[in-house]
Amino acid sequence: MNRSRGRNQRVLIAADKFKGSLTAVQVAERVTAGLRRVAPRVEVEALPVADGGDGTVDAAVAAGFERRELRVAGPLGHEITAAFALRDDTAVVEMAEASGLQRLPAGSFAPLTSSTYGSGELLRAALDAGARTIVFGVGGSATTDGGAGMLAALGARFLDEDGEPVPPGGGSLGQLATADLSGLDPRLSSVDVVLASDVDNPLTGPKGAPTVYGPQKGASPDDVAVLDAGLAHFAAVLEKAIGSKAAEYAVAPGAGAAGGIGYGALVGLGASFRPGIEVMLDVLGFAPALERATLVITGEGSLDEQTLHGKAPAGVAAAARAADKEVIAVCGRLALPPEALGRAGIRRAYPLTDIEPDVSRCIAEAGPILEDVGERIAQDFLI
Ligand SMILES: Nc1ncnc2c1ncn2[C@@H]1O[C@H](COP(=O)(O)OP(=O)(O)OP(=O)(O)O)[C@@H](O)[C@H]1O
Ligand SMILES: O=C(O)[C@H](O)CO
Repeated sequence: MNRSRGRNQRVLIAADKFKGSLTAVQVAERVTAGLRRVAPRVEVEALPVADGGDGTVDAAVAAGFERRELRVAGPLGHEITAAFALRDDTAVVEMAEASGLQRLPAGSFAPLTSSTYGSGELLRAALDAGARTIVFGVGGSATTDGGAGMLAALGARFLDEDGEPVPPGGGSLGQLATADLSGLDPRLSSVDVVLASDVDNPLTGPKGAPTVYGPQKGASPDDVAVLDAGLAHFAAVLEKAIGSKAAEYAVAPGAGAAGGIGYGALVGLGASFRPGIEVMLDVLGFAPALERATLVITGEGSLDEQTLHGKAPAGVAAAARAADKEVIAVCGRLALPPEALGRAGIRRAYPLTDIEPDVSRCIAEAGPILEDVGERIAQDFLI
C-alpha cells in the first residue's frame, strides 16, 4: 500500500454526486479547488463516477462522451427533454433521465401509474444513432412497471382481455391478458445491451422491487401488494409468450432493479446484468486513471450501510485496493464506523459535517465547505 505523503502525489478524484447538493462534476471541482489552496501544483485528475442510477449520463459526458438530447415521455407521459451519451458506437442510456424520481412534478409520487415508456424511447434513439453496445444504466426510478412501458415503446404489445393496451404503470399489470414481443425493434437482436444496475434484487417477493424500493417511490403497503402481484402476473403472462426463461429471469440478480425494468431488459432486450459501478468504471476509463494515481478520493452524499452494498465508493475502493492504491472518501454525512470503512478499503472519510455540524447548512453551502474539506485532505496527505 502506498502510504507516502508529500509533494509527488497524483490525486484521482473518482466520487459520485452528493444527491440533493452537488453533482459528481461539482464534487470533483470543489475538492480540486481545496487541494490546490494548500498544494497549488498538485496533479489532479477528475473522473466523476456513477453507478447506473441518476448522474450516469453526466459521468459519461464528463469522460468525453457526446450528450444527445431529445424529447421523450416522462414517467407520467408528459414530454420532457432527456439525454443519452454516445461515443463511437457505444451509447450510455440512463433510465432515470426519462423515468427517474426527479422527473415527477415536484413533490408528487405516482407509484402505480408511472411508466418507463420514455426509457424505451431513449433506447430507440440510441439504436437510431447507430449504437452497437448500449450500457443501460438503471436506478433512481419513479416506476415499478417491470419495464413494460419501455418494451411497449420498442414495439411490444401488452393487451387486456378485450384486446386493448393495458394502461401505463405497474398498478395496471394485473389486467394483462396477453403479451406479444414479436414486434420488438429487430435491431435489438444485433446490439449488446449491458444492464448496469445499482442493485441486484429479484423481481418480486420479500427482496423484490416493490417491497424494497416501492416505499421510496411513495408506495403505501397496499400499493406494494398491488405492485408485487402485478409484477408476478406480468412474469406469468410473459412465460406464456416466451417460455420458461421468463420465470428464470424473474429471480435473476438485477431483475428487480428500477422497479423491475431490469427484468424487462433481461427478457426483452437480451441484456446481460453487471453491477453498475463496475460497468461504469470500465466505460469511464477508470483503470488507466488509477494506474497513474498515487491517492484516490472517492465519495457520495451519504456514506452508510447502502454504500457498502455495491455503491460507487465501494466499487472505486475495491478496484483501488486491488491496485494497491490508497483511498480516502469525502461525503456530506458519515454513518459508518472506521472499521467498516477499513473493510471497504477506505482509509479515512471526511464528512462535511466535521466542518459544519448543521446539516442544512452543509447542504445549502456544500460547495465552499467541500473546498475546506479539500484543504484538510491536502494538509493530511499532500504537504
Ligand atoms: N451537502 C451535504 N451535506 C450533508 N449531507 C448531504 C449532503 N448532500 C447530500 N447529503 C446526504 O446524502 C443523501 C444522499 O445520499 P447519496 O448522495 O449517497 O445518494 P443515494 O440516496 O445513496 O443515491 P445514489 O444511489 O443515487 O447515490 C441526502 O439525502 C443527504 O442525507
Ligand atoms: O430505482 C430503484 O428502484 C432503485 O434505485 C433500485 O434500482
